[in-house]
Amino acid sequence: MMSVGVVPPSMARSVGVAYDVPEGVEIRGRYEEEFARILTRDALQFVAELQREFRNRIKYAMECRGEAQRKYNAGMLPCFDPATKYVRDTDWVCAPVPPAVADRKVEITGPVERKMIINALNSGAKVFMADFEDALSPSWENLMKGQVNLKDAVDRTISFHDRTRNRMYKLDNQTAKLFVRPRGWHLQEAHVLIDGEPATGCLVDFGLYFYHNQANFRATQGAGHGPFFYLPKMEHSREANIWNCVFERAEEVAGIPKGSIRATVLIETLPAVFQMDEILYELRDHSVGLNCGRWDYIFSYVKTFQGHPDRLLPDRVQVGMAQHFMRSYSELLIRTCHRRGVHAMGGMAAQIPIRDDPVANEAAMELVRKDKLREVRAGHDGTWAAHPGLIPAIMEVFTSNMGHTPHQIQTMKREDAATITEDDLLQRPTGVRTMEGLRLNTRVGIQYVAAWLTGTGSVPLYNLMEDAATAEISRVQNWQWLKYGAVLDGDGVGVKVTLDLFGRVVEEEMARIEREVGGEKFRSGKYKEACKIFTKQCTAPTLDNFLTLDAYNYIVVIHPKQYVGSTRDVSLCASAGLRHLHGLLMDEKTELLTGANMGACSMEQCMIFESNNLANGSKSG
Ligand SMILES: CC(=O)SCCNC(=O)CCNC(=O)[C@H](O)C(C)(C)COP(=O)(O)OP(=O)(O)OC[C@H]1O[C@@H](n2cnc3c(N)ncnc32)[C@H](O)[C@@H]1OP(=O)(O)O
Ligand SMILES: O=CC(=O)O
Ligand SMILES: [Mg+2]
Repeated sequence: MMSVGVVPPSMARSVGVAYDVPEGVEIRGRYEEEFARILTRDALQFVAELQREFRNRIKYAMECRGEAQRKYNAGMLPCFDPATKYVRDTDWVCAPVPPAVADRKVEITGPVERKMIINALNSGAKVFMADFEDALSPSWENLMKGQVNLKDAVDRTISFHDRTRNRMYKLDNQTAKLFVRPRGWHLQEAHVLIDGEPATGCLVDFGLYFYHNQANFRATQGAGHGPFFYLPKMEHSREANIWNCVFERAEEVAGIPKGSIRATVLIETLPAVFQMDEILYELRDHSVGLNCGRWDYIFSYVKTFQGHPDRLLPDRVQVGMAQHFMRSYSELLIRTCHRRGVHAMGGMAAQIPIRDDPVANEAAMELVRKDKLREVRAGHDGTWAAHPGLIPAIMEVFTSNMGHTPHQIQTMKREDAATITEDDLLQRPTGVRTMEGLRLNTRVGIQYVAAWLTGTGSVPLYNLMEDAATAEISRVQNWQWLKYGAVLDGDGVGVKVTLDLFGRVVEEEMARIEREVGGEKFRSGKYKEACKIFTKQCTAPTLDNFLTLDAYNYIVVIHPKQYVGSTRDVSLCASAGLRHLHGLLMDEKTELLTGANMGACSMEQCMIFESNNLANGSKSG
């Protein structure tokens, strides 16, 4: 096992029941023996060292995001950076692809939930991306159980007993290669304080997983390489540079060769498409490619252009990969990756199997096949599947078009895509905006947030996979249409989106949700809270950066529950809380903060409210 800077036992402080923590680290999440196997002193020391070394650079990178957004709001368009033209124009390649992950034709994704991890690893996919991000609601329980599950998976001791079906789940001999996706840079981990501040969520996810699994992983799965990661939601190569430095530091601490860790970066923000070469260049020793994170990309298009009323999106269902700006993005990504010697991964088709309707199921499968055929013909080396039931069809499309070659890096250079311009990447999507689009966004957004608040980060809704990225599209599209009074086609009659109209739509869609899920589930679920959160964000005067930043405030559960703070703590608490208590959420927030399940308003919750409000860039500060 890896060992880090030695902390004398006398300096250790036990917080709460029994976590044994190094100096400057506090664990405010519930104690559980199996979590303590993960939250060991040395592992926490490793995370704390990463946090201390990189926190200022992360803060700076987040400020730069804000600065760039202010420029876009003032009318500027994202573009290729003249200062890094030499990176784009010169010939260089990334480190060779590790043989263990040369073939990535189908990658299944899913949250770090125990049964799903086993199913995904056994699914027949080449890779399983275990998700702490879009597919996971990052509650303390989910995160810590996820770390326990991943450790058991890498150790190959993972099993699961489904009592209701009396079915035992275990790993097959042949399993998919494991990639792990930590959270994005913007999310903090409220339950882990380092030097009095919430830790950066992705450093907790990465640090704990790497610390416990790197040696075993490299020996058993990576043939000397690994662990493997997916890196989400970056907007600029300076963020890739931070990841590269994190990897180098981790390799140094573990005493493993530089370049052992490998990562695929999701290109899923509009600014990042202009930085693909630069991102690969920063990570050239650690890269295994880029991936088209199409759902967050669409969300980012709206976010980036939040100040541009001339760029309203058509209905969500119409913004597919056939839109010129989406096709240009995927083709330029393929060209960039292959030029630099790494995989160009395709994205997620949102369709999932429809069990009770064979005709609808076949139609959904046909859409998936079409999407995958476009990807493989364009030159992608592999793609994502949301559900094990899709893997045979997707594998068939890829193998029948690629033969048994592991990838198309050398054979599909896509030099023709070198002519793709800024205009291509920014071309306005075409299509219509409809009342049904507004209704569907609202119905889906509310149900997704309701699931997220109760611990589920990916859900089937209306026969599609919904996760944080797809829900974001629903939210920002409603916001954009409301902000600029978009005119919708309502049965041939133009209807302007106003607060009044939206209020009616929310009411009617809530009634529909209640009918669909049934009264009992509706009352016992978190639909009303979700409705308030979603509605507040859709109607906010300025766009919140992320749906999950505000919603995270509702899933933080601090232990021990009662915090006895100083007068200063109490006044900070009060000011942060008060700033948050406004408009629609007033009653709800009070209730949630004082409710039996949440414990009293703690200092840490207030700090998280405060910092998430700042990170959302709208309300306080
Ligand atoms: C935009 C992006 O970031 S995409 C990446 C992030 N999103 C995801 O990863 C979504 C992953 N997919 C899922 O979470 C699920 O497939 C859902 C929520 C969409 C659908 O879930 P369900 O309706 O519960 O699926 P369903 O009931 O058909 O599941 C059947 C079986 O397949 C399993 N299964 C379904 N999806 C997955 C998956 N992605 N990985 C592993 N197993 C899965 C279920 O556990 C279940 O197993 P069982 O028969 O042993 O009990
Ligand atoms: O993470 C993937 C996406 O599409 O978003
Ligand atoms: Mg995403």
